[in-house]
Amino acid sequence: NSGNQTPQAPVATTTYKAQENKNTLFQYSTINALMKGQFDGEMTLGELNKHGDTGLGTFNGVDGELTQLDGKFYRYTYEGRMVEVDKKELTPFAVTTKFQVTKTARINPVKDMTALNEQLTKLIDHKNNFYAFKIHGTFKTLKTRSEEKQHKPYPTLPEVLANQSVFETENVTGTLIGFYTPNYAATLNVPGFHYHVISDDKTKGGHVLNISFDAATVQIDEIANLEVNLPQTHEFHDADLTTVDPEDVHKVETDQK
Ligand SMILES: C[C@@H](O)[C@](C)(O)C(=O)O
Ligand SMILES: [Zn+2]
Repeated sequence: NSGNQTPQAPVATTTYKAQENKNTLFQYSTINALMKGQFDGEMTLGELNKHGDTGLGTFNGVDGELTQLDGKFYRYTYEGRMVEVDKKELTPFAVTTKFQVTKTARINPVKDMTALNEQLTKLIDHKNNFYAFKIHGTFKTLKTRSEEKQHKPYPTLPEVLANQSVFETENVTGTLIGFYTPNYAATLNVPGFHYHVISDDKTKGGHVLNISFDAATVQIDEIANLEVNLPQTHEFHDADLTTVDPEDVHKVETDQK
């Protein structure tokens, strides 16, 4: 070494652990915007379908409950009918993912939604990640809701759901689709668990208020990526999305007997 060489710059040795979990939860708009009455979105179901094959949400005007299963979209109507929906329809709020099973588990008999949430919580490895769930089974009891199409000037979501229609059925074989959102993301999506359901014969479903079933197998999809597509409507641009109380979200999402 002639002694006049500049010392080698240290080579970065940190090895960044590659992001192994590529699963992404895609949502259009936010739960706070929906709560405030932002009921007209610009995203078609066809566009949404590019981001996922399994999901839930609603349609413009909050015209019934949206369930997406195997890349097809269904509306559970205010009157309690399940109809497949054309992919040209628009949504003001929807959540979807390309469902990837990261874990399956047997869960014990469930007497109500609280018990289901408790069992699924035990299966959540990382409470700050998002999760999607699929449970195919026969639901001993099933309580769901839907709501009527609204017209401008739109009310708030709680005002719409004060007149929701509620359906109670028994021995329904179908697929429960659920999402878990950490509480820190409560302004974006429904904190905790949010389930929609569709029967195999595509006649029953909707937003799940309560459920019971014997032992079942749950497919779990742990999700470490979130993509939020924000509506570019002037109503969204002008909305004040900071004044929604997560407790009010919880009230409209659960069974207020
Ligand atoms: C239409 C609503 O009931 C929705 C999006 O399903 C929900 O907030 O649960
Ligand atoms: Zn819902």
